[in-house]
Amino acid sequence: MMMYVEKPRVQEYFTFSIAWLLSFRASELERILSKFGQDTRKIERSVLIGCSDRREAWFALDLSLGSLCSSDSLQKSEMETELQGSFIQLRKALFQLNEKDTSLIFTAQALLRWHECHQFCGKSGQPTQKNVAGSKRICPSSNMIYYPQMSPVVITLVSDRTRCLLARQSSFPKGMYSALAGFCDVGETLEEAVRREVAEEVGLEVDSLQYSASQHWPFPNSSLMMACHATVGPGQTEIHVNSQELETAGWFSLEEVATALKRKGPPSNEQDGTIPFWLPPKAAIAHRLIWEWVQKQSSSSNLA
Ligand SMILES: NC(=O)c1ccc[n+]([C@@H]2O[C@H](COP(=O)([O-])OP(=O)(O)OC[C@H]3O[C@@H](n4cnc5c(N)ncnc54)[C@H](O)[C@@H]3O)[C@@H](O)[C@H]2O)c1
Ligand SMILES: [Mg+2]
Repeated sequence: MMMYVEKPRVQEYFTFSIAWLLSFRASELERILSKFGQDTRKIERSVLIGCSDRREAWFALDLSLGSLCSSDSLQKSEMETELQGSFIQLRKALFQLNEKDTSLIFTAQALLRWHECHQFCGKSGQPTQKNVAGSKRICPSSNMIYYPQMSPVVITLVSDRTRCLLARQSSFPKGMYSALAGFCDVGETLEEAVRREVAEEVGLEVDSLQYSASQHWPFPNSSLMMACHATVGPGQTEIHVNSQELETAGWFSLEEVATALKRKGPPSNEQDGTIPFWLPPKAAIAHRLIWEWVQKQSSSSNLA
């Protein structure tokens, strides 16, 4: 993916599951597209993702390097040389990016993916057209207007007041644990979704819950993550892991979680080949929930 702008012109550049954050002026971008045999009119497919402090608009454009990365690694390395950068998996890049760049990349990934999947009108079956900013698509035939969608998702850190509950899905990187997450059903409130997801995934009944913060998350599609802390009642801590949703879940002490929070990214294997458990990067709202819990527990244990 990549981007261009109105005035002055600046671009950012990405690929799909691979991110490469660079800025270019439009003329430079045209030169690069031509050099790599791509149609320069592609620039019109770019989407507005933000602007700089100097009020330069930033657009993202999909370079469609997905196929290039698998079938033409030579061209990929040539492009890396040309642009003096390197490709990195977007999820891996989360360990290196600052907050501002993460937000730009998340917006770009979500918007570009949405446009790619909404090329046709669901009513008329005719092609839809993107507006210049990329904030909507219009069907000239039915006059339907389509706006980028986000799915509401709840993410909950459950505590029994001394320990917190962390879980992993089989798709997570080895050793990584996170808070419980789940898509909201149509018609549900945030509170209902939290209670249902916690009951469905680990068989626990939420006693009380408190909203913390929200985050836009572009994987696998655009979601609005709403993060909450929840507690379970005393003696209501027996976990029944739903093996269709989770690989495992368990209660972790303050000491264990505080130690894991200090690990920056996937740790290396222990001598016996096991991986110490680790937590999502700062860019993920799960990290914030866990950090908040550690702060709260630490201050209450200091007071005791
Ligand atoms: N940012 C973070 O810190 C963080 C942490 C954990 C999970 N997440 C995200 O939360 C999201 C939800 O977590 P989950 O996978 O446990 O959800 P989940 O427990 O609801 O289970 C996923 C399943 O829900 C179904 N589903 C229902 N509505 C859906 C929709 N709108 N889009 C996609 N699938 C839908 C699908 O069958 C899917 O396989 C994931 O996208 C994940 O990437 C983010
Ligand atoms: Mg889930």
